[in-house]
Amino acid sequence: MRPGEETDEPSVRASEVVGAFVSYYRPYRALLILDLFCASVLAVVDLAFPQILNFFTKEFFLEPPDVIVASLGLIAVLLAVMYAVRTACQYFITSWGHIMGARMEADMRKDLFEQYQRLSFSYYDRNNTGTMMSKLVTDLFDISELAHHGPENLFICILKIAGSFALLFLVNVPLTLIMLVATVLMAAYAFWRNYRKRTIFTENRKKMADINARLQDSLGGIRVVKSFGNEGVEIGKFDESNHRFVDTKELSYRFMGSFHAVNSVFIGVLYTVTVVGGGYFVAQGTLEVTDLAIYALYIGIFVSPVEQLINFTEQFQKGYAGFRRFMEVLRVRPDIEDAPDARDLDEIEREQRSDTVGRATGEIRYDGVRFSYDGEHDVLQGLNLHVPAGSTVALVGPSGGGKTTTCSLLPRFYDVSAGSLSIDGIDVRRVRVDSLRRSIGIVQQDVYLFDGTIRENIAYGRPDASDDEVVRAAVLANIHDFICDLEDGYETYVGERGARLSGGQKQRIAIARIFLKDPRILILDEATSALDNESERKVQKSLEDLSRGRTTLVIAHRLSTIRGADAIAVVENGRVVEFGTHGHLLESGGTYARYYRMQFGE
Ligand SMILES: Nc1ncnc2c1ncn2[C@@H]1O[C@H](COP(=O)(O)OP(=O)(O)OP(=O)(O)O)[C@@H](O)[C@H]1O
Repeated sequence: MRPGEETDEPSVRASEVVGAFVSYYRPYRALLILDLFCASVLAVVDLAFPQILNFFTKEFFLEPPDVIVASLGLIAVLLAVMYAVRTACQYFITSWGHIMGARMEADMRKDLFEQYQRLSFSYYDRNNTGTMMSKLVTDLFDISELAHHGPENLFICILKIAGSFALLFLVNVPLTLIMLVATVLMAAYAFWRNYRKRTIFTENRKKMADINARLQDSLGGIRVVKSFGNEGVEIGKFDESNHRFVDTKELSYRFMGSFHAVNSVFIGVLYTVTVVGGGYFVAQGTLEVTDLAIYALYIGIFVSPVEQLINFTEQFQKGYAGFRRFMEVLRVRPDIEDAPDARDLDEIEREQRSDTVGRATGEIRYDGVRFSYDGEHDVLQGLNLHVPAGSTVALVGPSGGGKTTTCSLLPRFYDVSAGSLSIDGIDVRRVRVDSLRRSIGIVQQDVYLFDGTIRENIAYGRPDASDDEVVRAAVLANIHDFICDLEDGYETYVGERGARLSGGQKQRIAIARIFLKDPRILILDEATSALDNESERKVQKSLEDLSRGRTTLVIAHRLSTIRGADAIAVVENGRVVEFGTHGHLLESGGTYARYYRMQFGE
């Protein structure tokens, strides 16, 4: 999967996009109604002014001068009140209208983030995190503008265009019919070009996502980049994405330029028709000069919403492109979901065995398990494995044999394609995913620490843990003394991904996390293979403490670390080909014995 490429998102119909978009207004109905009310006040005031002028020029200013002067004060007050109301409405639209848009954008961002948290591993296998972040941040940016300005602009425009057309008809019918034809042509052109605009904006989004993906990839792997001295290579790759983005941006600006140019020709035509046609009708004696002046004022009022409408189509296409991409992600159904009748693991076990109070034993059984990542090639080919409750079974075997995959099926990161996988006799697919994952603790070689304090990172194992419990977990993981020696103790910042700590220290913090979580089942995935002897000894001790009394699956390449396991399973080509204790397997002289001799040179 290349950065920026997208895969398995279902396409969404236009009506669904609009329907979903409208649904985000639901919590803000009152704000929207007020916004539209203010917009209509604005439109009415703008339309009223030429009418008022019409009244003054044709009637009021023909009154005797002393009557006019005596009324000017009142007129000033009335006009001031009218414009004060307009200003208040404008203020509401600008402030609260934007606030409504921002809140809707926040709601959408929350929904998208929640969906990202729900999506299964398989989605993350196929999609780039940079692209996903781009959707969360950049794509939703224009949506806020559309959410706010969309209905209000549309409303003001329709009101103003309809109102000014009605008033134009009142002034002169033939001239207005010519205007109508010009306007219809203009609208037809705008709609015709719209589709092209949408594809250009979608392309812009994709290229932006591509840049984010590159950025994420390059900065995330900055240590590797620097260790290879490959800064130049990364800059080259980034430049490529950056140029591709600018190319599509340029295309969109060129397109917008020509689009606006054609529209300004149309507007020029409207004014020309007003002057030439109006002049003709004045000469014919069918139009008064003052009416022509009022007519020109209405054309001004009419042209501004038409321009606004054109800008709106642009805003709409940008927002639509972003919202559509957003919807496509929301429509992805996670591969792993709770079955309708799924239940809590503890709860089922309590019912099944009345003698087991709360805590179950954690026996694991793989029965003829088959699994494939891509639906074509089976990585596991009928794997059978039994791990008695409380025992430790080590998985060994050649690289790519399927050890990690075997372990990933237990917490349902993926589901088996055939066969069954059960804990204490209960198929994991009948268990609620959160309760299943609460029962399993995983320590991997590549520890992920969050950018926060040591205390926060340990407490991640159980967010409601007290400070005392965090300290107890650190003591059990043999990391407490080290933490106490630090200047800021448990409040020490670990840096991004724990960059300020050594591999062994990170590993023991991860182990403390699991002590706090206190799961009944453990998966140790080559947890010590990246450490030097001294760190390995300390971590190994912590791991032994951790696995005491818990059912444990260990993946290890260094066979020295698993000699004490209750049993060893050799996994090859997606099957368990040998199973037994260390001594038993050595005696039988099979694959394990060969590995062992290779590693220890015996
Ligand atoms: N997320 C994935 N998507 C597609 N294929 C995968 C994925 N993870 C692993 N594989 C493939 O599945 C096979 C088994 O991999 P797995 O990681 O389970 O082996 P392993 O025995 O743990 O190997 P190692 O000892 O090298 O870690 C490999 O051929 C690998 O390429």
